[in-house]
Amino acid sequence: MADTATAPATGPGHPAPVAEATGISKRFGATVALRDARISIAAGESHALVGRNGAGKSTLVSILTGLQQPDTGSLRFSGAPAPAFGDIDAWRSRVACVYQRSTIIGELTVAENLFLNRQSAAAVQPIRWKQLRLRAEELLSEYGVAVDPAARARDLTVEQRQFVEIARALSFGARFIILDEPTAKLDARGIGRLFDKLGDLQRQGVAFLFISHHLQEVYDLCTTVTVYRDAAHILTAPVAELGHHQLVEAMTGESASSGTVLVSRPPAARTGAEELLAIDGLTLSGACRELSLSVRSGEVVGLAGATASGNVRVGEAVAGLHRAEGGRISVGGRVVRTGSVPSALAAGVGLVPEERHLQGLVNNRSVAENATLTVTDQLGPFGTVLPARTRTFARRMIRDLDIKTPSATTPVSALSGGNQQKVVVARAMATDPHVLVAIRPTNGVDVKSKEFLLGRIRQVADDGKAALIVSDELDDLRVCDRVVVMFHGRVVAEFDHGWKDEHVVAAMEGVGTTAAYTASGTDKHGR
Ligand SMILES: Nc1ncnc2c1ncn2[C@@H]1O[C@H](COP(=O)(O)OP(=O)(O)OP(=O)(O)O)[C@@H](O)[C@H]1O
Repeated sequence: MADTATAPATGPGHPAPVAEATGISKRFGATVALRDARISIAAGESHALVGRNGAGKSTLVSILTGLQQPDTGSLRFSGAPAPAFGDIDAWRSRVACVYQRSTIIGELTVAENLFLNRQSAAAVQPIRWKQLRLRAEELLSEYGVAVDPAARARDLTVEQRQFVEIARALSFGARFIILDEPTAKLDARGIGRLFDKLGDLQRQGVAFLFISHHLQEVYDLCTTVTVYRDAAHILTAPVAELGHHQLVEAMTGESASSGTVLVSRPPAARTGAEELLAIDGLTLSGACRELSLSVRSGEVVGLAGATASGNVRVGEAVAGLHRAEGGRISVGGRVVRTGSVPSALAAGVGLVPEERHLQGLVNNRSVAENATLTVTDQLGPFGTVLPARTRTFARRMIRDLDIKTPSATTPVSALSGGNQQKVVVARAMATDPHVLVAIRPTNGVDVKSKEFLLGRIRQVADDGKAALIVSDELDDLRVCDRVVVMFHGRVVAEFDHGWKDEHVVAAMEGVGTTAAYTASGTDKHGR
């Protein structure tokens, strides 16, 4: 495929790229994370970097931000060589990265976060808090960020935190910002506002490197795209010249099949099937009121909703993470004690949690140990765990879920983000659950692996069990037999197979009511 945008002209009228990396190689032990890779981001450009899980994107980000040194290669910012490794202030004035995981400190105020480590001009001078707050106010209003500088950062929404991080980056003088999967935790409205802000900043000359597994976002936001595959640069091209199929082809190295492969079959008649999950009149403080939902054997049900809908809390409650104020949850006819994880586990609930970093993985343990944490009773007699059995079990999962790892004994922290997510899914499936609750299961997972992972969740139901996918991602919802939509703690719509994207999106946004939709996803007038 033609590499049409690799060498932007420089010289009068063509400023040097804000960032340019050439010949970058990086190894971690036997793993080659980057091989002679390159990227060039023009001033004021919105440039996407895409690739499958483990392609080397995060490694490049850590090199571009001065967190890691490449083994080979050179890096320039606006034509000048990169600062010395470790000169944090110099790096900060050239480039900043907004990660999916916030670097904002929850216990501090917004103002304190903005001026962290630079509160006073000289170390001996006392910090002038009032002045700090005023400067913060100025800074936030300069970048149009409507956040109270005195607010505790932990009280901010994900979106507000990202805006504070962007303002902080710009205040260091950086005119190049890397956004590493910034939309992963935002709902549709949040993404819209983030994109508006990025558009404003771009018009002011700020350049972006945007990393996302949502290819539509690449088309919506970026003008140029670079594809990495297996640690190497594959192409750089104007987004407008690259169709969706060509892009996926470049990422996977395989010729793309037509359309999405995430097809859901028309559901078989399930009315007679056993009810495996029954939620009756569930009330969860601050999340839902008298909510009822039923999932039968053989069914995958989607529980959709925007951030404030309460859908995630409902999913977590099924797995025993929240005590209910009222109502009942039963699994396979057995009442689960709400707020008790052991009770949910014993009833046969498997959970893919939303936050893999907090709830999902033990970082310094191996892939094998993490994948088998929930099934240690199957790995040896009398509570012992036989390492050989653990490894065999894990190897099967690595193969089944296509987890890219050098071996089963590799620490899970050495895996790329998307591959860590697969370990979390593997772990939930290891118990052979009666009801699998998967919260945004494909978060951070590349297009190809997404199909695969959702296929595996579908398989759980096809094997006679049930799955509840809690998500606002349309691709996740497409594999479901039914989609139930929540808005502000209540079920507002239900859609059977064959729903239209715009109907589900409208219901998630709170447009339309229960009465407006029938089970077929059309309104009561058949539209
Ligand atoms: N600290 C590390 N130690 C060992 N291996 C590592 C380390 N960091 C990254 N790797 C390996 O380098 C390769 C590239 O990983 P990287 O995180 O850059 O991929 P990625 O493209 O960002 O993937 P994802 O889309 O899943 O986030 C992977 O095989 C990964 O396992």
